[in-house]
Amino acid sequence: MAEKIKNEKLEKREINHFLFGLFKKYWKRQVIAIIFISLMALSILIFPMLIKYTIDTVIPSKNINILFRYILLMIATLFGISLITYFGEVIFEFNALKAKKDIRKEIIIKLTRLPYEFFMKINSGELISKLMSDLEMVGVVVSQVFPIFALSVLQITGIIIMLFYLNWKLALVPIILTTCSLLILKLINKKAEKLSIHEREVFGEISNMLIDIINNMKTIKLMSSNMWISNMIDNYLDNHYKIGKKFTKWIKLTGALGNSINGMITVGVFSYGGYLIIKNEITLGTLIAFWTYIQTLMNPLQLLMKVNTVLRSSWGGIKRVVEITKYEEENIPELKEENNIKSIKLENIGFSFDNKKILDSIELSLEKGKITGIIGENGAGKTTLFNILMGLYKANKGNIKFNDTENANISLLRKNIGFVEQEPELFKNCTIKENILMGRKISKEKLKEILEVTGIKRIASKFEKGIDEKIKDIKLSGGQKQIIAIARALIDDPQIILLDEFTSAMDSKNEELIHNILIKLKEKGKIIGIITHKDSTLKICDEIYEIKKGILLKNKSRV
Ligand SMILES: Nc1ncnc2c1ncn2[C@@H]1O[C@H](COP(=O)(O)OP(=O)(O)OP(=O)(O)O)[C@@H](O)[C@H]1O
Repeated sequence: MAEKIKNEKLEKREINHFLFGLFKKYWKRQVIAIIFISLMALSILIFPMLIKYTIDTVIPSKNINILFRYILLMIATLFGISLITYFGEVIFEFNALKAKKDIRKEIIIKLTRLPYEFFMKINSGELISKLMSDLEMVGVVVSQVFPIFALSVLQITGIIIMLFYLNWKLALVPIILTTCSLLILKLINKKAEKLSIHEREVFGEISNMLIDIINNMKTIKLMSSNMWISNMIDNYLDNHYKIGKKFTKWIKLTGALGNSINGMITVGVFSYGGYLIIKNEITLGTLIAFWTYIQTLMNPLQLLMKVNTVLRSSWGGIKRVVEITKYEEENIPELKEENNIKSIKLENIGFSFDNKKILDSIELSLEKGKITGIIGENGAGKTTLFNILMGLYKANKGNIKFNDTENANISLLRKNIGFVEQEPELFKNCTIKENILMGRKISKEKLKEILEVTGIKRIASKFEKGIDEKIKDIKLSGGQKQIIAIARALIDDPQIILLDEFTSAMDSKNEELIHNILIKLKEKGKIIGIITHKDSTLKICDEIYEIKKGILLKNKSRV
């Protein structure tokens, strides 16, 4: 229990630190906003004093001219307050838009710097909900919580000073009532905060399900599984609905509490204020000014409650964004060029997923001018082995070596390895060409050569804009996507090429074309590793290894 409270406190401190960091980051903009906030806070203090002066001095003087001048002054004050409020709010909103844009960019870039294992622990649905809705929450906090909190605190302080200035005894009435209500509010918040975190988690699960449903639409239709889906989603939605109802009950309590404080304070002030007038301790002007201040006080108090609601309901989202910002980035060492890689060796490599041993004591040497095939049943650990080779997974033990001696670091591995995965993902908003280059600059001749050799030229000729066609505007088959991924892997002319079931979706003509490319690359002295289940692909391998029960053994029978 003590540990849990300690963790919660630590978490709260981290989130506050993150939010304060955002405030500090935009300090110049915030200073301008604070100037406007101060003006807004000050401006509302003038009006009740004008009322007091009108009632106590101007009206009893029975001079129409002075009264008229005071009315004009009050109208001008109201107009000034509206103008300052307008500019203040525009500045807050501009600050928030800028902050939201920057946070989105920062988080997206941060994601690309996280270790690959992070993405293994999380699934895309959760990540999408993280990126989109949670960042929106952070934006809301920047746009509403910071400025409203600062404005409310300033206004409340100013009003309390004025209340004490008018009559200290009468000032105690609203202060005691408000303090009691705030204590009750604190208890309500605790409950609402917990429910908010739970609601976000369930919402994430629903997003994941929706993605699964859309991805599996074909299977759902063919298996007539609509009812199964409907029942399954019903459970999640029911749960979300129940949490939503509970959350609403608690959060709406804060609003109801706000209204009842308002009523209680009005009754208290007029009863005690009336008594003080009867006793000749204050004037009618003072009571009206006092009451106007109290009315003005309601505004920042209700705003503070709104801030509280916003903060509570966005707490879960902000917490998840903070988790991403806290996640340790991948350590990418400086790249030492290595131009003549003759071999890449795995020595005594062991790897586990959540304490489940996947690979053990792996010894493997991929060599220059050789195609090495890796086979093994589904789930044997073939892709895991390649992920270790590419520095995407960190082995629990053992070494990866270049040329027998050099210890290979991540930079060296990634610079020299071209990889093609089983089901390559393409950037749908980018063109075929952009998907191949992925930001690299190469000569026109080199690009032309790759397009011709891999057969992409033939594929692209069927589209109106050729390789400048966006992926989302065309329908590519699985095999065509694999060919684009092969071109992408070869574009940097890597010394090592790893392919994970790269021909699984290809027709025999394309498969033969790619086999021939690989044979040519091998003859040029490239190091090639292939994961495959296909006999036709195994035929081009010089050596074949098999993973069985986590151990890698040479398979002599299939070469
Ligand atoms: N993110 C993960 N978390 C936990 N376990 C995982 C994860 N990814 C893979 N595994 C487990 O690791 C084992 C090896 O998986 P891997 O993908 O390397 O197998 P594979 O030999 O490539 O299989 P296939 O031929 O089906 O592609 C499997 O038992 C799998 O369940």
